[in-house]
Amino acid sequence: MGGSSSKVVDCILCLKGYYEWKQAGGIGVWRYGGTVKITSFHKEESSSSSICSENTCESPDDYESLQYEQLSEFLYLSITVANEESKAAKALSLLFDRFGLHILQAYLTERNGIADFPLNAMVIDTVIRKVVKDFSSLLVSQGIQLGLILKKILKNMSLSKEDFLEAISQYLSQQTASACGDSLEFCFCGGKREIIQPIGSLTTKYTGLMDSQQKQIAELKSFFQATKIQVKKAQSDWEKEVRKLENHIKGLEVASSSYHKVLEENRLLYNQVQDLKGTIRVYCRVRPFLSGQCDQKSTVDYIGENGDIMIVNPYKRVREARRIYSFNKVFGTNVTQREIYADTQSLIRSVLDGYNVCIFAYGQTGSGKTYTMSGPDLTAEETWGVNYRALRDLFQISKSREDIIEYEIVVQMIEIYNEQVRDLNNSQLNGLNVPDASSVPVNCTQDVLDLMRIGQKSRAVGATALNERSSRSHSILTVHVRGKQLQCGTILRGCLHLVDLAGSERVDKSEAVGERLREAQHINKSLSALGDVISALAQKSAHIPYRNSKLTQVLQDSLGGQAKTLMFVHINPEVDAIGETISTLKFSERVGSVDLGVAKSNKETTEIRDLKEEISNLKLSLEKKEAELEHLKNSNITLESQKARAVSPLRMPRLGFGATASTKLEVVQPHIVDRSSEARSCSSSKQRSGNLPALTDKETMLKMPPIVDKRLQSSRTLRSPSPPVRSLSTDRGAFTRSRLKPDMTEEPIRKIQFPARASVNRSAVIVPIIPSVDNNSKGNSCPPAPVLQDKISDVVSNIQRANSKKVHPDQEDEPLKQVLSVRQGALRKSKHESKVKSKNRLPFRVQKSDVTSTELSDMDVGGKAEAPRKSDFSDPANMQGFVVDLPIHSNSKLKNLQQNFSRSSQNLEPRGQMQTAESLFGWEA
Ligand SMILES: Nc1ncnc2c1ncn2[C@@H]1O[C@H](COP(=O)(O)OP(=O)(O)OP(=O)(O)O)[C@@H](O)[C@H]1O
Repeated sequence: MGGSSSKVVDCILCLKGYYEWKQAGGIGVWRYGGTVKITSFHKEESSSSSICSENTCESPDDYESLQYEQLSEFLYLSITVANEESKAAKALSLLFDRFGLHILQAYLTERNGIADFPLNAMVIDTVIRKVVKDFSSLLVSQGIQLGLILKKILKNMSLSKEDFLEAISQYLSQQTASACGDSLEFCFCGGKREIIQPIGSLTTKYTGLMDSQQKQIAELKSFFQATKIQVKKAQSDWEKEVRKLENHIKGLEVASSSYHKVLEENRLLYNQVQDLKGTIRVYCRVRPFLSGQCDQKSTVDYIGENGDIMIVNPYKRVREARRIYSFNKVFGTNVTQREIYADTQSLIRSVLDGYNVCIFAYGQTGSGKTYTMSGPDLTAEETWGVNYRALRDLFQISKSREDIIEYEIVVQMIEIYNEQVRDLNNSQLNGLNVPDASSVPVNCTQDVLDLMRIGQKSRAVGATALNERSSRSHSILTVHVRGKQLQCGTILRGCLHLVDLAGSERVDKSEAVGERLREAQHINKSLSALGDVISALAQKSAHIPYRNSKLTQVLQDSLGGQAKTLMFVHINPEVDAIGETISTLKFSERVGSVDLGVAKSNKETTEIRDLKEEISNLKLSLEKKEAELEHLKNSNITLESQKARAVSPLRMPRLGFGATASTKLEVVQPHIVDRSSEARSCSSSKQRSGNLPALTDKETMLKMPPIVDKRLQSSRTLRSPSPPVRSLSTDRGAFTRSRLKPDMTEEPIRKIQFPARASVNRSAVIVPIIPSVDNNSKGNSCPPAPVLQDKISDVVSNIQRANSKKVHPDQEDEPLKQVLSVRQGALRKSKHESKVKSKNRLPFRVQKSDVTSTELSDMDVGGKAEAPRKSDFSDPANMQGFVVDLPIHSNSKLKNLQQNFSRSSQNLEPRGQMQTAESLFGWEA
């Protein structure tokens, strides 16, 4: 270390000497007494001057390395010294600052003769690396030194390490704060260093800043508090509002539930009003576009909730293009099968309550009738149509009532194809013109489904340009329900017709030819007949043309009777179909305006049944008594007066059917009774009741031989309440029931004695058979006529009392109504008729009791009426064994006949002139 110190001192002295020499303006080589010689930095001397060691330098390179070593050593020693003593270190650093580079530069200038030392990257890098290295080691050693010093200080001051650290941290935080102030100042002055204020002013500024910030913070705090209060207030307000809303919602809920109740009530009331008015309910359904037609324009512009539908006709001018049609309900394209059926449910319940219901689908071909009635897929329950749903409900409701009512349900499926009725449930019968369709008893929905499957398969369908599976027939599914109330024995008879009409079509559009064309013509004809019926009903015409087609005959009970009727009208939204759409809607609106009259329940209590029985017994007694009285009267009439009268077909030989027309005739009370009207209690058509005079109970005193009455009774029990299928085959509607009474002022009519074997065909008109009057009748124990009449009146009033639920005034008369059954259709061109014509044609239609049902159905039911001819009665033998059926026509003379008969029937003891057949039928003229 001693050697080193002397070297350091040497070095310093050398450098000092060189400095002073230089200050004194020394030129050339400065020599120091030691080993170092330094050349002057002047240019002119640089070539000759050099630093060399006198004893060590052999070559310039050696000299250079020696110089460098010496310098390095010098620097190193200086630093080392500085390490040891701070004074020395200070001196060294000063030396380095002041002279380091200069020395280096001087050396290099001397070496290369360059005045300005090129401080290139390499040189600087070398120097800096060296310096960094040296300073690092210096810092390390200083750190060690500092540690030692601190230890000493801590020892001397007896300070704990923690206190010391705290003091240090305080100091550091102070320093940091001032540094922050600096940086803040720097920030405020936009980074311009020159604006930075001295620390004192910085502190004031900082304090001001702090103050303002604190102010801001305070403001913010107060604002926050205010906001907090506001929020709290808003919150409580909200809570209040929420509570209010809750109450309001609760109120709304109550209101909405009561609104729904009211709606439901309204619906019920509406239905009741409909029932009371007896209008046909019309629901309209719009078919959606089929796949591949989605981008087409629809003719349906708007569907209202109140049953309005607006149709736009693109072929008309804007002003006239739109028209609204109103129905009970309109279903849009996205309505499900379930929704379609929902409103129909109440009608199904009615069937089980003894009402007649008819639901039918109408619309042009391809508009979705079959879709609505049957549904597209039988296997998927959600797509089931009205038919299946109705029957399912029918069974469900009947099951739910099984403790109180025992139901029997039978189903018939027929179709009207080309004006022929076909039984769809019995294909063995060639499917043609089956007069009495098979009635199949069913116990559950599955039975019906099976039956329907058979029916669907048998149904006539064909492909047309408008519908690839077009129904070519009207299909009618009829469900007969008979319920017996277990407790009281009351019988309920209901009947449900589910009709899927064939669609109307324009043959040019459907491109029908051949068989298809013939079908289309039949379909269109029957639909136009339906249109005529509807229009006659809407206008309340006296004559309703039911007989113009089989379809209208089938629907007669539903359209004209007191049934509940619902029509689903279908429309196709395509622009192409606008013509058909409009005509369909117009027709349907008219249907909706038809009043059918109050629907009647077919209810028959045991009391009523007993009373009816009593009535019929009394009637029989009365008839006997009447015959007796007449016989007595007849005995007073002279033969001359009888001869003076023209031979009348009504004056039939008394002695049997072998006699000629000139044979003695009996006075007859021509009460021709149709008891079958009683049996068909379920539907009394408007037309019938409308055309005939209303009968009072007293007017309905009947003369009926026991055999007839018995048969009638049996037929009554056999018949279903309103089988339209049968009505078709049996020509039910063909007869107008009436009761003819002879004029009181005229002489009693002579009675024709009809054979006692006259039998009753349930479809034929009842024979006016009058029991023969002989002496034996005198011994009859029957009470006198006035007594019987009184008794009957009593019974009638009993019935009225018993029937406390008066539905319709007609109903009271119903059991007593004995009307003369007359033929409206008259004598026809049928085979059967030509046979009759070929013989001596009878003025009254004669039907054999054993006429086959096929023959009956063959009888034409339309056409014009003909008045009977006198000659028809020329051979009374023709009447033997037949049931007589009077053809009454629109002919006014026949009206007279009715009136006359009606008058005479009021008087049990005929007075005045005897009414002859000539006068009755107008043959006298
Ligand atoms: N509401 C509906 N939703 C979806 N498709 C329907 C709807 N209504 C009808 N269709 C479809 O339209 C086509 C014709 O329907 P549908 O056979 O029921 O008509 P239609 O009126 O009975 O015809 P037609 O009188 O010729 O027998 C069928 O392919 C049917 O699936």
